[in-house]
Amino acid sequence: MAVYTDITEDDLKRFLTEYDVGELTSYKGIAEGVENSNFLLHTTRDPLILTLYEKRVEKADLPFFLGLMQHLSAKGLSCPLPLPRRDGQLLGELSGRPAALISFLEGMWLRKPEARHCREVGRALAEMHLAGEGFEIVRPNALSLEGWKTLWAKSADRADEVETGLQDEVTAELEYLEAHWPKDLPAGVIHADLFQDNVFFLGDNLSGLIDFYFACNDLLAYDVAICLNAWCFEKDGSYNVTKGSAMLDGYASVRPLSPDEVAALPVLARGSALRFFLTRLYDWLTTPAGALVVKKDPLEYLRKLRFHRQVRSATEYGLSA
Ligand SMILES: Nc1ncnc2c1ncn2[C@@H]1O[C@H](COP(=O)(O)OP(=O)(O)O)[C@@H](O)[C@H]1O
Ligand SMILES: N[C@@H](CCOP(=O)(O)O)C(=O)O
Repeated sequence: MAVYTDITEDDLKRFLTEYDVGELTSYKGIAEGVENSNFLLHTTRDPLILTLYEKRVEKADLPFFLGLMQHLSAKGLSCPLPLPRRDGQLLGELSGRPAALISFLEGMWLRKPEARHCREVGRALAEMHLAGEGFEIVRPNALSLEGWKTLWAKSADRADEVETGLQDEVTAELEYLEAHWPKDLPAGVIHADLFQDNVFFLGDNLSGLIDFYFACNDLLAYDVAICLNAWCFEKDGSYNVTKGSAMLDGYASVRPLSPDEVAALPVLARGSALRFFLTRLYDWLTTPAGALVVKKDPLEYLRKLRFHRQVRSATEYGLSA
């Protein structure tokens, strides 16, 4: 459960007087998510999501995230829209945290996605990449090579508590990635966390994307690699090439990957697996026992990383020749 900051009804009602959203009829904390505190609000008008921004979100980045949702929505992408207050600001404060109201997106995330859903996700990711063009605020990826090194420095000493030999393995992986990370691929706005819980479906139809709080400017193909990691492995750790193929075909139907992007996929997939391993490892080692959040398993991403290490070309991900 991710409600790190609690709110009182009185404070919430006071917060809502700044908006033209009708009267509050009920609210509850949302038992999903990892990063921020989210509440579902019912009002005499539309349902809304209230987000209180927590530890990993820098307040200075909020204009990027909220502005991006406005930009993508204006370009026709289905995603939540931040609601302006009566004074035009998108951001307020509640219980001592920066807070925003965003529109409620209909749909559910899929617990057991199939290849046809992966195709839709690939297509939506490419649509997002195109829709991001022209967004004027820039946010470098805080969780790329430099960010990984900073995170690793905070966990390395204790990594072998999680699995013996981890400290040496991850140190070597970081050195490899630093030496081989591609630099000249097409870049733009990426989602950077398009996992299953951030894609909503109504039946088999993708209804929208949520959770843009890791979005940033980076290599577009890196976002594809993140999705291959998040969507195309089975619970037993095996890579599902049918799902990978559907994901890559869906993406290419909107934005074909260049030969250089294709060639870079294995190293991008290694980097992406390491990125989620590192944040999960840090949380695993630092989240206090009893905290109201479900900790995610870092070793799941270590296993994915080991898979990518032995991939020789993107055809192994299911890319059609
Ligand atoms: N705009 C929205 N519309 C509908 N549900 C939402 C919306 N935003 C968040 N949620 C719900 O809140 C949950 C957590 O949101 P998310 O943005 O993923 O949180 P976090 O950033 O903390 O991981 C989602 O899984 C979803 O159930
Ligand atoms: N997707 C990340 C964790 C971030 O969670 P989200 O709820 O913001 O998607 C992971 O799986 O490690």
